[in-house]
Amino acid sequence: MSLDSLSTAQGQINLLNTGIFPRRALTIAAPEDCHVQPVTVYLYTFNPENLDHKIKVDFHKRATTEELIEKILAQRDDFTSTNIDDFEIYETLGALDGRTFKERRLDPGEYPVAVQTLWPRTLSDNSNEPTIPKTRFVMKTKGSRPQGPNITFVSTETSSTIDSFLAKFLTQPQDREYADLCMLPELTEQTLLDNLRDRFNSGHIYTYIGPILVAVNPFNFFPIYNPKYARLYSQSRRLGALPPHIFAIADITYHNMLRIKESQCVVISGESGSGKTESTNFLLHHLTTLSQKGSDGSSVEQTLLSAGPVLEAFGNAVTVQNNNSSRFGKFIKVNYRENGMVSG
Ligand SMILES: Nc1ncnc2c1ncn2[C@@H]1O[C@H](COP(=O)(O)OP(=O)(O)OP(=O)(O)O)[C@@H](O)[C@H]1O
Repeated sequence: MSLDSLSTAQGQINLLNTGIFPRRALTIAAPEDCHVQPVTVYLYTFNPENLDHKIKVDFHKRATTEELIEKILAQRDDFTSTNIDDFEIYETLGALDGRTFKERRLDPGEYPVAVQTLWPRTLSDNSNEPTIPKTRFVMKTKGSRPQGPNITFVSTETSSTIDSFLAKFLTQPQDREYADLCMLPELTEQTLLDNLRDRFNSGHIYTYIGPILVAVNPFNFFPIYNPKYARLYSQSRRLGALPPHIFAIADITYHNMLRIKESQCVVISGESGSGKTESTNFLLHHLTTLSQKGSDGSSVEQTLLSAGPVLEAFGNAVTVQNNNSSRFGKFIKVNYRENGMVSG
């Protein structure tokens, strides 16, 4: 099995198209119940001993925080006269000292299931014992302050650029902007460009056209390639389940290859300076992350990632369009073993 990436320097506009063309299946369609996951929410404060304040619900991946509050209120008799606007849900993180907690208020439009997939897994020495997660959701009445001696709460709402960027990334507006251009109610060149511009202005550089990914070069660093995103996308098996991203293309290509046991091909094209080389690097990075599956990675994978800069040293030059312009086309072939590890 192999995965080919073909890079060509063609195109009229400053966009980059990355398409996946699996031979038998476009996507791995997951059954509907795969989109539902258990979500545990503690009421008012985290208290694992008070089982009455621990609520477990089966919740859809694309359902929002607001809907989670609504579901919890509907489940409890003691909340019959309350309003969903009176409550908010926090993502609460335990710190190493066991007493200090950080908390971040979930945006009403945020997807709690997507948020909890980013939490580190808690391992128990004794598999019979239920594990208590260090990160959890707590639902509180608006304006209430955390209680309890020796416990400090620190708001992380503005403290982490990466987390707030991720929160914004996961809650891309679906009414004004279309993450997939195929969903545009009216498809003309103007509506297409307007949609891409609006998305770009809100910081969303990637957009789908069905199974094709369009990337608009931001010429600016966006913190959307860190391990949190890699983890998030490596758990999604369907294109479109998460906002458009180059990692989604890598992920679906890799899993299609493993599933149907046939070579896959990714074609990356665009005009000079549109971001083909950068996208190829992100794609290879995510592919190697997927094949490493938690190990340190074989030397083959390290060699693969290090080959780019060496080739660029020989074959790149400064041009009017691009300070680091590839003066050659690229054909990269990655061979995999049956178990999904890179073999060469
Ligand atoms: N996703 C991205 N995020 C941030 N900056 C980017 C991204 N993609 C590209 N860039 C910026 O754009 C510059 C040009 O990108 P790149 O070299 O990948 O273009 P290219 O399409 O390969 O060009 P050429 O065909 O001339 O080789 C990069 O040096 C980088 O600064």
